[in-house]
Parts: sequence; structure tokens; C-alpha cells
Amino acid sequence: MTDAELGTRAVPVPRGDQAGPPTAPASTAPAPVPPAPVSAVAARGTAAMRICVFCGALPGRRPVYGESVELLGRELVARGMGIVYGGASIGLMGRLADAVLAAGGEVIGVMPRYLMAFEVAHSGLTRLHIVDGVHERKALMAELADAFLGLPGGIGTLEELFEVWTWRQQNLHTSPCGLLNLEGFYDGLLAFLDHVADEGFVAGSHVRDTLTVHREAGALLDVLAAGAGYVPPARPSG
Ligand SMILES: CC(C)=CCNc1ncnc2c1ncn2[C@@H]1O[C@H](COP(=O)(O)O)[C@@H](O)[C@H]1O
Repeated sequence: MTDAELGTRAVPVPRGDQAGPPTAPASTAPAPVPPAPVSAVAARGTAAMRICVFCGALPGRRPVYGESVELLGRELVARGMGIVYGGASIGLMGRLADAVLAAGGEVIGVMPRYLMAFEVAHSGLTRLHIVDGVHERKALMAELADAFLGLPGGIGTLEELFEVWTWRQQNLHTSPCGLLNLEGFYDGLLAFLDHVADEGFVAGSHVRDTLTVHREAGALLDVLAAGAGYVPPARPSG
């Protein structure tokens, strides 16, 4: 572990054991719509954009998932982007972290203390935060990142993405949310979301306005960058 940060960090969690973003309003009145930031990255005060990535702790059945995640890692670093993620060395999570690190990018892990017992923490991260529980973890991941990205994964991935997407819908943050539909992995979920809209539980345009879905990593990263007001550095020609 290089420059590891081991220890807890105080992160405001709204009420009891309920999850929520760091800035959840205390009042029950509808939250005012915050103005879109000129640049979320500039507001955070660092040069690089950080994307919070949710993905499988398992590798998936087919090699294409791992291969695509490696490609995503290189695409991220080419745009001057780093990642915030769950801190594990296993599955797609570990594959992505390894790819970003190998390309020279920043990788920040945030892991709840109880998961340390499983010895799955990545030992070579730029920084690893160890926090007391899952709610602190999600709040800190959100605080550290400028955008959110879901990749193929299981229940944990879906839960994490849907939570930050819900926060976005309720204007608790304005950071862009994306879903990488690798190999059509999420086609079934997207069809179900159409059904949810058809049945009148959400406006179809709202789904599209608050979650950017793409099959191709580079194109999706460009949309997330634009949504966060981030201008990637010019790439060397040739
Ligand atoms: C008990 C055990 C060995 C767990 C595996 N180790 C893990 N280490 C770190 N983060 C995880 C782990 N499992 C799930 N997560 C979280 O849930 C998501 C993955 O869950 P899933 O595999 O999609 O459902 C990740 O984005 C991560 O934030």
C-alpha cells in the first residue's frame, strides 16, 4: 500500500442507520433545486476529475467483462480521471483498480472495517480509507467524487447506483450518473425502467435526464466529464 491512509474519518450520516448523502436537508419541505455548478471539479479544488465506480466484487462469467473494464481504466486515465471505489482487490473491482494504477491514475478505496476481515482490500492503492460502516462508506465515496458510474455487477452494485441516482433525482446533488451497458448487460433492467415509466411511476424523460446509459466507455466518460464541467487535458498527438 503506497501512501495508505488507514483510520476512520468523520462523515456526517443524516439519521440513525439511514443512508444519505452528506448534504441531506433536515427539513421535510421539498429541497430547493441547487444551481448547476460551473465546474464540480473546480469546486472540489483539485485538477483531476474523480469518478465513483460501482461494480462487481465477482469477475462475471465471461472474460469480456474484465477486458472491457481494463479498457475503461485506460480511457479514464487518458482523460486525467481517477476513481473512487469500494477498495477491493477482487472481481471487476480489483481489475479496474489495477488497470487505472497501471496506467498511472489515482485510485481511492473506501472500505468498511468489517470487510477488512475478509482480506480483500487492495494493497497498492493511492489511498485507502477505512470507515466504520457501509453508510459512512457511501457518504465518503459521494463526497470524494464528481460523478458516479455503474458497471456490470450484482446486488451491491445495483444498490449503490440506485441510491446515488435517487439522490440525484431528489436534487441532493447535481453530479452526473452513468451506466455502462457493457455487452447489453443492463438491457433487461432498462426495459424494466421503461415499464416503470409506462406504468406512470416515473417520467420516461426523467430517467434519461438523470442517468446516462452508453455501451461504449469513452463516449460515456465524455458525457460524465461534460456534466461535471470537466475539460480533459489535451491528448498528445500521434
Ligand atoms: C464478504 C466479501 C468477501 C465481500 C466482497 N468484498 C467486497 N469488498 C469491497 N466492496 C464490496 C465487496 N462486496 C461488495 N462490495 C461493494 O458492493 C459493490 C459490489 O457488490 P456486488 O458484487 O455487485 O454485489 C461494490 O461497488 C462495492 O462497493
